[in-house]
Amino acid sequence: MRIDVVTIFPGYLAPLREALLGRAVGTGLLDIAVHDLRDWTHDVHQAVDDAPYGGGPGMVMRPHVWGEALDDVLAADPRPARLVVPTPAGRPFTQAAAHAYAAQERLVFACGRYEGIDQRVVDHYAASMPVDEISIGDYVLVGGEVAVLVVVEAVARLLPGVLGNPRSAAEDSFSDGLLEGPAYTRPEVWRGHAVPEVLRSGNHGAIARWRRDRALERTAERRPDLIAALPPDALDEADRAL
Ligand SMILES: NC(=S)c1ccno1
Repeated sequence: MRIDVVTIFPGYLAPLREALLGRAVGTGLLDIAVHDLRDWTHDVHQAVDDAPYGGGPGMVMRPHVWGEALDDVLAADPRPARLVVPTPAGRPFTQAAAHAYAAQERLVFACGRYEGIDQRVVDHYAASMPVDEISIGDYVLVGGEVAVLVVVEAVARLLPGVLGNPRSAAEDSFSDGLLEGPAYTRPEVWRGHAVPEVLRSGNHGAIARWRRDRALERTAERRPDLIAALPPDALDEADRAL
C-alpha cells in the first residue's frame, strides 16, 4: 500500500517512521510519502489560506494550492487512490472503515488546517475518484495531521505481515461487534488483586465463555449502541442468559 500525506506541517507526521509503522515501511509493506503543501505556493509568503466568503472567524485553505498539490501527488503513482480528508464534519471513522482502507492500493490524505479546506477541492476530486471526509471523533483538533496518524496506524496494523501475530487483529475490539474484555498477565496477585481463577484453570471452553461474558458486560455498560447494532443472530442463548 502507498500512503501520501499532504500537509503544511510535515514534521507532525514523523511518528509514521517509528516502531510498527517504521518497520512496515522498512520491509516494504507500506510506502509513505509526506508532502509540504507550501511547495505548491508561488508567492513570497507561501500563502495557503484566505478569509472565508460570507465572513466568519478564521481562514479557509485556498483551492488552487490544493488543486496543484493533489494533481501532482495523484499523478506520481498510477495506482487507484482514495482521497481521505479528516474533518470534524466527516463521517465516523470506524474499525470497519479501517478494514476497508486496508484493502485499498493507495490512500492520499489531505490535512486541513484553520477552518478547513475550500469545499470545492473535495467536490472537484469526488467527480473522478473516491473521496471520504472522515472524523476520528466528536471533537475539534487544530488540524488533520493527528487524525491521519490515528487512521494510518489503525489501517497499517491490519495489513498482512505488519502485526507479529495476525490473530491480534482478528480478535480486536469491534472484530465481533463488541469491546474487548479485561486482560491479565503475571503475577497472579498484584497489590492484593488476583487474576480471575478461570484464566488459570486451563479450561479453554470456560475461559472462552468467561471472556465473552466480560466483553458483553463491558459493551453493554460502555457502548450500548454497539449491542443495539449487533445482527439478530450475533448473540447465542448463553449470551442472552448473561
Ligand atoms: N475530529 C477530526 S477528524 C478533526 C480533524 C480536524 N479537527 O478535528
